[in-house]
Amino acid sequence: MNDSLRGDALTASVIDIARRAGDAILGVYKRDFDVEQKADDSPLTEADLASHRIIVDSLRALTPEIPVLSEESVDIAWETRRGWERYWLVDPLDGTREFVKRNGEFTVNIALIEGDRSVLGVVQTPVTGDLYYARHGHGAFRQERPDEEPQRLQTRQAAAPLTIAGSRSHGSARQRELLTRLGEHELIARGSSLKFCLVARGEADLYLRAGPTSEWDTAAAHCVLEAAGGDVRTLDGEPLRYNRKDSLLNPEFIAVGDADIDWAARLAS
Ligand SMILES: Nc1ncnc2c1ncn2[C@@H]1O[C@H](COP(=O)(O)O)[C@@H](OP(=O)(O)O)[C@H]1O
Ligand SMILES: [Mg+2]
Repeated sequence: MNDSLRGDALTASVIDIARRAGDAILGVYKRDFDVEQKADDSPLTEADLASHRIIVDSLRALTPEIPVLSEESVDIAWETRRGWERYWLVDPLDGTREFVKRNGEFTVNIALIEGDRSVLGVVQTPVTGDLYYARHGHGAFRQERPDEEPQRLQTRQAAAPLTIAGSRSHGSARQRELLTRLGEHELIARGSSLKFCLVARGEADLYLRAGPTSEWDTAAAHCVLEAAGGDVRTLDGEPLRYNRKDSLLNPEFIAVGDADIDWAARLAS
């Protein structure tokens, strides 16, 4: 990567790519579209594929030496991936179920992973234009519309009753049981990585995920939340990390705004 593509210039280029992908998604959203079921029974639309193509082609042109792993092109052997020091990790359309339901709660997610950590993240919401971005060590920002000044994000200190973000389409009895251990709380249901963004901007205290997600579902928003002062940990209290194993599934995790509290211990009690 040459120096002009480090830091802010790189982030600006990725933001532009995410916006173009979001526009392509909107083009499909506004008309009729077919929905296929993938082998794992999750939905796939033309919008996922259009966004995937724009992002992968654009990232390859921007940084030809950095490999790209996208939800829609995951057939890269672990033997290859394990040697990557840096790669783009992409979910071209996170929240495809919400896209199909036409409730607006879906995002474009692009992350840069270095080692096993997400060091640059961009999350774009096609329907509203709301955009979140961060670089590790350089703060997290929200730009509600492209012509507005970005606002720096800061998580909040947790206080009872907690506000907890959870999946709109993937709840579980186990998740509800775990949440009762955190005491009195209000639940906000949201599709996609927007749950992390609610925590990053201090409107929710945490997002608990008891149930499967993949590494591309979390990487971009993980960077945003960390740079806003938050943290993402497994339910054993270990930091959530990337590219450490053959399987691309994440362990269950808790994404929090207030990193001074031992949330894993509270969940275990
Ligand atoms: N059984 C399962 N296995 C793996 N990932 C799953 C899953 N059920 C849901 N997910 C993930 O959860 C994401 C949706 O999360 P949420 O319910 O919070 O909106 C999906 O993203 P995609 O829409 O990108 O496929 C999918 O990756
Ligand atoms: Mg996803």
